[in-house]
Amino acid sequence: MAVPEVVVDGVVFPPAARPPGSAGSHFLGGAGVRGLEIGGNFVKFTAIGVYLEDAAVPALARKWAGKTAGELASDAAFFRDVVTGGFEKFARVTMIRPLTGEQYAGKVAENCVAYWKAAGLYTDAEGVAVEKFKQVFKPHTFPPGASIHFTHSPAGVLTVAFSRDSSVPVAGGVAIDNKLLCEAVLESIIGEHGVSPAAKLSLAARVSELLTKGTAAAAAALRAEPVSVTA
Ligand SMILES: O=C(/C=C/c1ccc(O)cc1)c1c(O)cc(O)cc1O
Repeated sequence: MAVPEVVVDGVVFPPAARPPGSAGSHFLGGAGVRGLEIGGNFVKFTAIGVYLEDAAVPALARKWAGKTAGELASDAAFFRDVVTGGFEKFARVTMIRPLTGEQYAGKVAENCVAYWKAAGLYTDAEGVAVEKFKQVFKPHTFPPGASIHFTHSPAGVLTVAFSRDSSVPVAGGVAIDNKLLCEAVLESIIGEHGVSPAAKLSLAARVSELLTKGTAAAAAALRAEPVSVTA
C-alpha cells in the first residue's frame, strides 16, 4: 500500500515497516503524539505510529468505504474494527521524553485493566498476562529516541520488542499469548478512550483516503473492463 510517511515532533514514521519476525511489511495507518496535561501545559511524552497489514484495507472497506475522515474519526465502531480486525497490526512507540520501563508499563497496564473492568472482561488470565507485561518492561529504561514495538497478531499474541532508536528489530521480542491483552494495548492507544487522539485522527484521515482510492480504482477497473452479463 503506497502511503506517505508521518513526522510527529521530529520522530519519523516511514510509510512501511516490517514487524520483528514477520514475513511481510505493513503500511503506516496513522501516527500521533501521546501527551499529558501537567500544570496547565500539554507535555508530549511519546510519538506513536500504527501500522496495518495490507489485508486491513479490504477487511475495513466492507463497512467503511465511502466514509469521510470525520465520519471515521467520530465513530468508535471504526476504531473497534481496526483493533479487533482479523489482520496483523504493529505499533511503534518512540520516546520524546525519557521514561522508565516501570513508568511506561504502569500507565499502559492501568489503562488496560480499566478498560477490561469497565467492559466486564477482567479475569485471572488477564491479571497474569498484565503482570507478565509489566515484568517484560521492568529492566528497561527509555531515553528520548528509544522505541517500543508491539506486534498484535490476529490470533491474539502480543509481541513486545525494544530498540535504542527508531529502527525495528529484525527478530526477537517477548510473546504474551492473551487475546484480550493483545487487543487492549492497541485499544488503549486508538480505542474510544485512546491515549493518542492525534493518532486516531491521522488513522481516520489516511484510512478514509485509502478506502476512497480503493473504491475509485475498483470503479475505474470495472469501467475499463465491462463485465459481460448474460441473462
Ligand atoms: O505513551 C504512553 C505512555 C506515556 C507515559 C507518559 C507519562 C508517564 O509517566 C508514563 C507513561 C502510552 C502508550 O504508548 C500506550 C498506551 O496504551 C498507554 C500509554 O499511556
